[in-house]
Amino acid sequence: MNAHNLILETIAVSVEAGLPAKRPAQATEIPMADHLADLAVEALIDEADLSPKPGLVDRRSNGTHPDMSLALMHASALSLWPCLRQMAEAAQTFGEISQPLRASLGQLGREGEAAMLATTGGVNTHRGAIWALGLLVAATALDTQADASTLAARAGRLALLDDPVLVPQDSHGQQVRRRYGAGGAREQAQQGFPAVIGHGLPQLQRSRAAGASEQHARLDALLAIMAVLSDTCVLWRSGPAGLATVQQGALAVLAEGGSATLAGRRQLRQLDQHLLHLNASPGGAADLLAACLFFDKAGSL
Ligand SMILES: CC(C)(COP(=O)(O)OP(=O)(O)OC[C@H]1O[C@@H](n2cnc3c(N)ncnc32)[C@H](O)[C@@H]1O)[C@@H](O)C(=O)NCCC(=O)NCCS
Ligand SMILES: Nc1ncnc2c1ncn2[C@@H]1O[C@H](COP(=O)(O)OP(=O)(O)OP(=O)(O)O)[C@@H](O)[C@H]1O
Repeated sequence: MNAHNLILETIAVSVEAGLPAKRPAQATEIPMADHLADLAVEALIDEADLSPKPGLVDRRSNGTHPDMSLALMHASALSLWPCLRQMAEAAQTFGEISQPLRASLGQLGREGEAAMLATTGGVNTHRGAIWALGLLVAATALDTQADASTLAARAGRLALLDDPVLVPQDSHGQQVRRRYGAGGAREQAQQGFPAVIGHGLPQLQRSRAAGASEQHARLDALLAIMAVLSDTCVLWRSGPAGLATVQQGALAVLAEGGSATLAGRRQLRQLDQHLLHLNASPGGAADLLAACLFFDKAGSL
């Protein structure tokens, strides 16, 4: 039995015995870096499992991604655990936002991408997620008591530092930035994840408070992010018209009361059909939902 199962079992036994479900002593024995990597991987798996997500890989289908499957997303998420733990450890070692920490994260991020590609046979399942969650895991390891917006701002300061050995790549994001002047994953991080802090997390909390189920609250958080994000995945595949469809479609679901209402679900089905037709996938928003779920889980550290 691993440490996590032991903790869960101990909590379950306390609850059954009518005792307060206090965290047992073993909880403190899990190194913080391991725990943060656990939370980040759990956030990635929760994001992949969440259904029905428009255009994305989920429990129903592979959406607009013929080269992916839910099993591949799970395998990819699990392959990132060592990289995420090392990112947290690097932050603990350097102890502050600094150029050496940024350089170390860049190196670990590239190794994480290589591990992902080796696991998926070359499919880009989580490039944006490694970036966002890597920065957030490192920011959290520097001070686990900080609130979400402080953590996001700290991650933003890390993202603003130059990676000394970054080889400029002509990525889809770069090409879209040149063509449309859109900010992508780098800018979102540098600004302190405004789509998550200003939209995803507040929507998650609002929908829960309104009585939505956890799945509906998470879908609403994804939609709130989609409604404001300049997602370079969408722009790459379907241009500004596709991005407008994504943003307006997401807003339309929320305007009907979100995914927990019948009218909202109708809009969501329509949006999914439009995205399949356009071959557009909100992959950047999916990464940021994982970031949102990481904040939510790390909030109880
Ligand atoms: C900054 C990154 C994401 C590269 O960005 P770029 O836009 O050039 O790449 P690419 O087109 O491959 O897109 C990356 C992914 O980001 C996601 N994304 C797209 N748009 C957005 C957005 N507006 N906001 C957030 N994420 C987005 C998507 O999943 C997309 O696939 C990053 O991969 C990188 O620089 N890696 C180098 C290694 C490194 O420094 N790692 C640090 C780890 S903390
Ligand atoms: N559930 C999900 N389904 C699909 N993509 C996701 C999901 N979760 C996150 N993503 C993100 O979407 C990105 C993949 O999108 P996409 O396949 O459009 O990127 P690409 O490899 O740059 O380009 P393309 O496939 O358009 O040629 C990944 O970086 C990943 O982080």
